[in-house]
Amino acid sequence: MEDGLGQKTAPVIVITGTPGTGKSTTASMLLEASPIPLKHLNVGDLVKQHGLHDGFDEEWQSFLVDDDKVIDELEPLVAPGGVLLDWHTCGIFPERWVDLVVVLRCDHTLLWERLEKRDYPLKKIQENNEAEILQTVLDEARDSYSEEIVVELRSETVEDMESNVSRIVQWIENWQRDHPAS
Ligand SMILES: Nc1ncnc2c1ncn2[C@@H]1O[C@H](COP(=O)(O)OP(=O)(O)O)[C@@H](O)[C@H]1O
Repeated sequence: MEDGLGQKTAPVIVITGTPGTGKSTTASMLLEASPIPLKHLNVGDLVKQHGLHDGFDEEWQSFLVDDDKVIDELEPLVAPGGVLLDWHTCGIFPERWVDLVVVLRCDHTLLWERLEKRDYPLKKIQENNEAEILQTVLDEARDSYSEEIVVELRSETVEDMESNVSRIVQWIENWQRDHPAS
């Protein structure tokens, strides 16, 4: 969505966090609750569907992502605004794209249980569990964007998820108020 001057009329929100912290579930709830239509881009799915990688690592059961291909694919989708970017990493998204970065956090024991249910290999569960303990994604977000746009939110219970969605909706309403259509 752009106005006639090429200005965004809706924000770009990144929802990130260690796998299993609740990004996709929160994103689905947010799409329903948002006061403006948002396009949900699950970047992991796009990597698979559009071959934005250099193959599959059997040992880690994950794709070897080609960052340049991801950026080229996303650029035209993100430029108009009104986008929710959902990925377990965020540092590759250029600062100019992003209006808000939501980092979901979860107790590491709970995270372990969630990932076990996904049948991840043990070393992948361990790697993600350690990343959550070391707050790797939060640090990446803080290193990549100005602190005012990075928000850390706990996502352990359904109540957490509902309150997180409400907070993001409130943020979108404020963004709209601060960016009136010209
Ligand atoms: N805040 C929460 N409360 C209860 N269950 C949650 C919460 N966040 C995530 N889950 C559950 O954890 C699992 C992983 O969530 P998902 O949204 O797929 O995570 P991600 O997209 O970050 O990998 C799902 O079964 C989801 O229902």
